[in-house]
Order: sequence, then C-alpha cells, then structure tokens
Amino acid sequence: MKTLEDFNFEMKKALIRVDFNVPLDEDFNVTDTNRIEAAKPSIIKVLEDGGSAVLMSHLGRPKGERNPDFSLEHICKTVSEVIGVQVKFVNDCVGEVAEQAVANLQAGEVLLLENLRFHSSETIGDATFAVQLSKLGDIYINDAFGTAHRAHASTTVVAKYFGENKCFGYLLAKEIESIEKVMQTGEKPVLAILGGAKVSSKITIIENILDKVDHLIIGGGMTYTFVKAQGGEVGDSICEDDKMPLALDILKQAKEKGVQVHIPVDVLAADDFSNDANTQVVDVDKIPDGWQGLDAGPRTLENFKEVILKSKTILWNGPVGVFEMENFAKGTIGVGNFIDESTQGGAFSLVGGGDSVAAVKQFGFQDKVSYVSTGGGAMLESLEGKTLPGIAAILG
Ligand SMILES: Nc1ncnc2c1ncn2[C@@H]1O[C@H](COP(=O)(O)OP(=O)(O)O)[C@@H](O)[C@H]1O
Ligand SMILES: O=C(OP(=O)(O)O)[C@H](O)COP(=O)(O)O
Repeated sequence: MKTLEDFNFEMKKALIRVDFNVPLDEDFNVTDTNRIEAAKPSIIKVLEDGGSAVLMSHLGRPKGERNPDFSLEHICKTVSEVIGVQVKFVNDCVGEVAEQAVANLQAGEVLLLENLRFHSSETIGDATFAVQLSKLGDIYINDAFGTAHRAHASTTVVAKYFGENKCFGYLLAKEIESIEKVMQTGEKPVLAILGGAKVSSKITIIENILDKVDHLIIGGGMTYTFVKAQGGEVGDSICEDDKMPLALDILKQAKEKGVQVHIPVDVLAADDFSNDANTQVVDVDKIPDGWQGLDAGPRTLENFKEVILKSKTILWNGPVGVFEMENFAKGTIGVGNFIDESTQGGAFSLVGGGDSVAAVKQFGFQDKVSYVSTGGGAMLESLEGKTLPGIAAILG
C-alpha cells in the first residue's frame, strides 16, 4: 500500500482528491470542519517537503451545473484557517484557467479548484475529463475516504493516468487501517454494536460481520423485527414483518458461527412517536398495543455494559434509540459512555457509517472513542465487505 511516505514532494505538484463536502449554514459558513482538519496532515506533508498542493473536491450534488450555492469558494477561507496557509482559489477545476493557476503555483502554496460536480463528466467517470484533471499535478493523492465508494473521474479514473505516481493520503490510510482493525486484525473479543432504524438497511453488514466478530449487539429500531420473529409482542414498534425470516436466519447463522448476539430485554416504550409522549419500561417481548419501543431499557443497558467492557475491539454503527429526542437518548448516551470506559481500558473503538457520527458528535463522544470515521456511505460499504473503487484505483 503506497502512502505519502513513499514520496518526496520537493518541487512537485500534488493533485489531492479531498472530501470537502462539508455542511454549510444559510450564510455559507462551514458548520463542521472535521473533514478539512482530517485532510490537513497530507497537505502539510506535501508543503513541508517543498511541494505545492492542488486540492479538488465536490460539494453537495449540483448535478453537473454551475450553481453558486455549491461553490467551493465559500469554504476557501475556512480551509486557509484550518491549514494555516492562505489558500488560492480558481473558479473551474479543468481547462485553461485551472491549468494556468496550477502553472503559477509556487512551492509551499495551496490551490483549491472549483467544485468537480459542476461538470457532469465527474460523476459519470468520463475519461477525457479525467485526463484534463491529470494535467493538474505530478503525483495523485487520494485522501477522500468519504467519497471512496464513488467511481467518479476524480476518485478512480484519474488514477490510471499517474502510473506509479499515486498514493493514499494519511486520512485514507488511517480509515483503511481502522476498518482492518475491526474486520481482520482486532484483538479479541471483537464486538459490533449495530443500531439504527431498519434491518433492511443493515442486512449485508450483519451478514458480513458475523464472520468477524465474537459478540453482536443489536439495538434501536432493528430490535423489534428480531423480537417479533421469535414470537414476542412488539406493540406499535417499528418492525419489518417481511424481514422476520431473515432475522431468524441471522440468529441461526450467528449460533453456527459462535457469535453471541445480544438483543434488548427491556425497552422504554412510548404511547406516541414524540418527546412528550407518556413512557413506561416494559419487557421487549411484551410491548402493549398502542405503545412503541423508542429506547433501550435499564436492564438492557446493564447487559450492554457488561459486553462492551469486556470487549477489546468495538465497532459502533447506529444509535440504540431515537436519540434525536431528549427523552429517548439515554440508551445511546449510555452506550457511548460504556465505549468510552472500555476505550480508556485499552480497547480500540471505531464509530462510523450513516448517522452514527451525528449521534457521537451531539453527545461529545468524538474524543472519547479511538476513531470516528469521516465517511458515512463509504464506511457502510466497507462494513458490507465491498472494495471501494477509490481504494482499488490506488492499489491497481
Ligand atoms: N426504536 C426506534 N424506533 C424508531 N427509530 C429508531 C429507533 N432507534 C433508533 N432509531 C432511529 O434510527 C435512525 C438512524 O438509523 P440509521 O440511519 O439506520 O443509522 P445509521 O445512520 O447510524 O446507520 C435514527 O434517526 C434513530 O432515531
Ligand atoms: O458526504 C458524503 O457522503 P456521506 O454523507 O455518506 O458521508 C460524501 O461526500 C459523498 O457524497 P455523495 O453521497 O453526494 O457522493
């Protein structure tokens, strides 16, 4: 696996694919700089070697049209502040204007190109567009983990025009290493905590993960499909009846593979999907009609605590309750606290995929776990066992 350490960038121009698809408020201020901070080490390495950096990214989904709302110029100031270098900006990512801006770039300087997705050629992976991009650097670095599951011109196709002169950035390498720690090399016992709303969106992950883990905690909305499939009464809880046979099959597979599955035994049930609803703690398999389970109950949290504290490698994907509502956030906060404790005791903990990161940030757990992934969809696809095209392009 070629990384930045294999190159010296002195007098070289590095074309770096970053994922600066960051959230903006209505005044176009960046509200979360995490992805920019995560790309900083690679950029600094290039500059400290005596090279220059050409940054390319998408922002949002402008669908191949030049739309000022999605201009990367909005984030240029923030990128400068985070990196500590005055970043230059050019209002296109290919063609004469971009090539000229790159030609003018001096050692130690950073140039940010305009949104790649202002060209539809980017998302369709057009080769001519990729060739145009390839003219903008001597060495190609992919550091955009969040976009590594997209086979786009800037994430995959462009790589082949750099021959041996391509590598993983520090962030992408760290993401790959974190996934490998959970899926391959992690110290046992390995635990996966899978929550979220639906079984249907996590099937492939569960099936893939059963070969890698010793313990599996199933929480959140997924719980009720498993409970009902085993004959329990789940009241009005979210439940995918058509996935009940699959839930039973997953439990059977887990047993055959020696994976211990931990499902909630009690829940905080509500008489409405609302923060102001009446609540009661009930056994998970005896939820009355008119009530729905919205959070893990106290006995469940005790069980989860025991498993989390004895695990040495922990993957957390998906909240164990409707954490967006204060009265149903206790379970998710509890799980975060147990992971914190386990991590302090030496466990490796990885959080990623979908909305999980939002929950972790909302409750301030990002500094308490070992690693928080910068990728949502990319992490989910990695956990499904897929080789991401952006990663394959560097290896190939
Ligand atoms: N018991 C529940 N009933 C309904 N929704 C739930 C329940 N527990 C968790 N959820 C919801 O699941 C959503 C996250 O699901 P999902 O997108 O699958 O997770 P992730 O994005 O972490 O992969 C959250 O919005 C949360 O409110
Ligand atoms: O933010 C991203 O994905 P994520 O929300 O799944 O983490 C990436 O920048 C990919 O964006 P895309 O899903 O528009 O290709």
